[in-house]
Amino acid sequence: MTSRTPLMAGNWKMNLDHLQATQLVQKLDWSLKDAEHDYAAVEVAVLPPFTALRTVQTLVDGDKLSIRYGAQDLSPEDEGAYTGDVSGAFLAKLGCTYVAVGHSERREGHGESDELLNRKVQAAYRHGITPILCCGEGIDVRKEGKQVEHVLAQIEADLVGIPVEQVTSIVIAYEPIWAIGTGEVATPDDAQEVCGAIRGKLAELYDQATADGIRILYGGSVKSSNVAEIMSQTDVDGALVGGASLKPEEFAKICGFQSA
Ligand SMILES: O=C[C@H](O)COP(=O)(O)O
Repeated sequence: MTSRTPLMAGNWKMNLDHLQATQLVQKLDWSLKDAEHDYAAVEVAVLPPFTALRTVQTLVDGDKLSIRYGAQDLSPEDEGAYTGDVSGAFLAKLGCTYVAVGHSERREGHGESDELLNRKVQAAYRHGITPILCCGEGIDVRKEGKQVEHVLAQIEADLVGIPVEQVTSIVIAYEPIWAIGTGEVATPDDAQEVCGAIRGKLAELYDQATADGIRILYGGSVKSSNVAEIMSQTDVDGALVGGASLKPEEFAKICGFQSA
C-alpha cells in the first residue's frame, strides 16, 4: 500500500486577529519543538483567517518554521469585480500551501453548492494551492443511515472535470456535521466507514493507485485524548481540527499522536 504522510491541519475558523495569530504560531512552534516533532513523519498546517495570513507568512518565513499554512476559503474567480472575495492568486502570493473548500460552515451557512465548490477546487489548482475538500453529513442523514451515499455524492460532484494529475495532491476531509464543535466525536468505526468509502469512490473515479495516495482526514471534536484511536483506522490519514487547534499545547499533542 502507498504510504501517506499524515496531515494535522488546524482550522482556526473566525478566531484570532493577526496579533493573536502570531502568538499562537510561536507557541505552537515551541510546543512542537519541546515534543521533538518530526515534520517529515507528520505534516502540520494552520488555516488562519484571511486577515492573519500575512503575519503568519512573515513569521514562518522569517523564523524558517516547518509549520505550513493556508486559507479557509477562496473565490472561484481570479480577479475583478467580486466584492469581498479573495482570489487564489493572492493566496498563492502569500505562500499558502492549502485552502479549505466546502467546509460545512460554508456549504450550510453560505449556501455553497457542489457546482460552486467544483469551481473553487479548480481555482485552487489554477494557482498551485492544494485544496482540502471538506464533506460530511448532517444528523438527519446519519439517522437515516445514508451517510456514505451522501458524502460520495458530494465528492463526485465536487471533483467533476478534475484530472488525475491534479487530484493526486488533493486532501479530503470527512467531517460529520453532528460531530463539529459538539464534543461528540464519531467512533473510529464511523470514521473508517466513510473514509474507506471515499477512497473506494476515488478509485472508481480515477484508479486504485491514485486513490491509495490521497490523504483523507477526519474532523469533528478531535482532541489529544481521542486522536490516537481515530488515527489507527486504515483510511484515516490525519485530522482537521477546529477548537483544539486554538490551544497550542493541545494541538501539538494532537500532532504528535504517533510519538506519544
Ligand atoms: O474544521 C474543523 C472542524 O469543523 C472540526 O471542528 P471541531 O474540532 O471544533 O469540532
